[in-house]
Amino acid sequence: MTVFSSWIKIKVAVLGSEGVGKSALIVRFLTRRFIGEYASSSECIYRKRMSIDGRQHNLELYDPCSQPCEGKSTLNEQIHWADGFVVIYDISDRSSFLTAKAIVHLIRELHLGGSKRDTDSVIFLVGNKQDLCHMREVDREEGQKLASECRCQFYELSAAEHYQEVVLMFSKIVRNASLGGKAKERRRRPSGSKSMAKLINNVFGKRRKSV
Ligand SMILES: Nc1nc2c(ncn2[C@@H]2O[C@H](COP(=O)(O)OP(=O)(O)OP(=O)(O)O)[C@@H](O)[C@H]2O)c(=O)[nH]1
Repeated sequence: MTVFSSWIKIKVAVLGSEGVGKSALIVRFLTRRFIGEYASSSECIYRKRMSIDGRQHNLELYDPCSQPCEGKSTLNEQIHWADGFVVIYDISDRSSFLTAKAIVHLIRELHLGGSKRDTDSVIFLVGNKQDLCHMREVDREEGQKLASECRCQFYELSAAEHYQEVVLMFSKIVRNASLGGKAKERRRRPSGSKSMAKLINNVFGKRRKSV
């Protein structure tokens, strides 16, 4: 967390395996819309100003790119950069849950071993695509168990069907990161920054796919 005059800067990395809905959740949060297919060939950081509990926050949301791309940051770099983490899996894809589990363990490990204190790391574990519960491969209880073992907050959501819940989840992680974050030094951050204009280009620049 970095404080610039009255603005508090919060950096949140949205992590998870390919196709779990990272971009869909971010786009839902930023634009209210669910976009079936999102064109993105590079990692990027979205910025949003938010007022929470009367305090102004400059949120930076990092959306990684699953494809190989130029200047791609490593997972370790992403973890060192962020104040908070939204780790996503797809409830209809067990392998994505195993990846999320590995990511959560890595965050805990790196934050324990590094300069950040363990209490600084704010992790939200999110089972996305709740609308696909007829194809469910990961029980809600499994997600809850992993979250409580690793001291994460747990959510099951659907980027396709939920808006308020998605906004609440992102608002809560900003609030928690702002209360719990202690690291004030500038850390190396993943390359790539994206404006709302670029986001809109991506949103409208690709054919939609029905879900
Ligand atoms: N049914 C359903 N489909 C979803 C949901 N969220 C995302 N999807 C679909 O899942 C696919 C992948 O979504 P993305 O947002 O591109 O996933 P991602 O994690 O950003 O993917 P990468 O950038 O490739 O890592 C797309 O076809 C989305 O339409 C959801 O809540 N429900």
